[in-house]
Amino acid sequence: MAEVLLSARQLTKRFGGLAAVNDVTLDLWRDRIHAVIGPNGAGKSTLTNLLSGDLRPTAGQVQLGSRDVTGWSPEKISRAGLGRSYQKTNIFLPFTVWENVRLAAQSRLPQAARWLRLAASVGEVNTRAERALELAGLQPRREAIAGTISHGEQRQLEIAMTLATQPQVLLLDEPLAGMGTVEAERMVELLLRLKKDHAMLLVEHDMDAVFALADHLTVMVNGQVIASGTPQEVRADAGVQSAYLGEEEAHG
Ligand SMILES: Nc1ncnc2c1ncn2[C@@H]1O[C@H](COP(=O)(O)OP(=O)(O)OP(=O)(O)O)[C@@H](O)[C@H]1O
Repeated sequence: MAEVLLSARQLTKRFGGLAAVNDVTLDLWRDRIHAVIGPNGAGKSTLTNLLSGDLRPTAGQVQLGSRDVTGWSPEKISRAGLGRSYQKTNIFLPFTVWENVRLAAQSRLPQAARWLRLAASVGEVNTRAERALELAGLQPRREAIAGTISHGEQRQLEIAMTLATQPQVLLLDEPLAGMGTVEAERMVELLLRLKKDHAMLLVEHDMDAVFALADHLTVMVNGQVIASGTPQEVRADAGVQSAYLGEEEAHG
């Protein structure tokens, strides 16, 4: 039985009269990628924001490991083991790749204890940053200025920065956005490597990547889950075909 590292129960987020996320229940399991797909406006980003604490749910619960983290701040949820990459980049462009990853590794220390623990924790922070750099395949680029590396490498760097906080659960929002074929293939390989020991939520529009990566697939339309299962089950679902996949294919 796969281990559930994050579970969301009956999550709802209303903006005025609009239920952007409507009664969504899902689990993220260790060593598995759970992809969430759906047309523009389906509620995928809102769902990610609810899981990371960037938005408070109108109703429902989020459990991370054994803790109920509903209503916690993003910083507290991050320290509890959830890492997320943002569509909007958090990279400091004038700094080197290594400096960015190291700063991210440091950010995990609680604010109040930071100065006290600084001296003792330098070694620990460096080790964490080294490991994240290696996992993300960025060691050869460690001294490069972040603003000068390719778009694909910047997305790798964002993931390295997320990994530097040592999350057990990873939320990745469109990690392949804007990538060419070669960069996208490299990112797919990276995500497959990261699957080990992590539970991953992947929001992605690139259907080839989704079907190459996902162990479990959830389809959202208008804030609601219309199907959830293995990629094969979802692909065969008539409702999904007419609501989403068929429409994609029809538009090429
Ligand atoms: N802060 C907000 N205030 C009001 N409405 C919002 C807000 N954020 C999102 N929405 C609305 O909620 C719905 C879901 O939006 P969301 O961005 O979560 O969809 P999405 O599936 O991530 O779309 P995309 O694939 O385009 O990123 C949309 O109708 C959107 O306009």
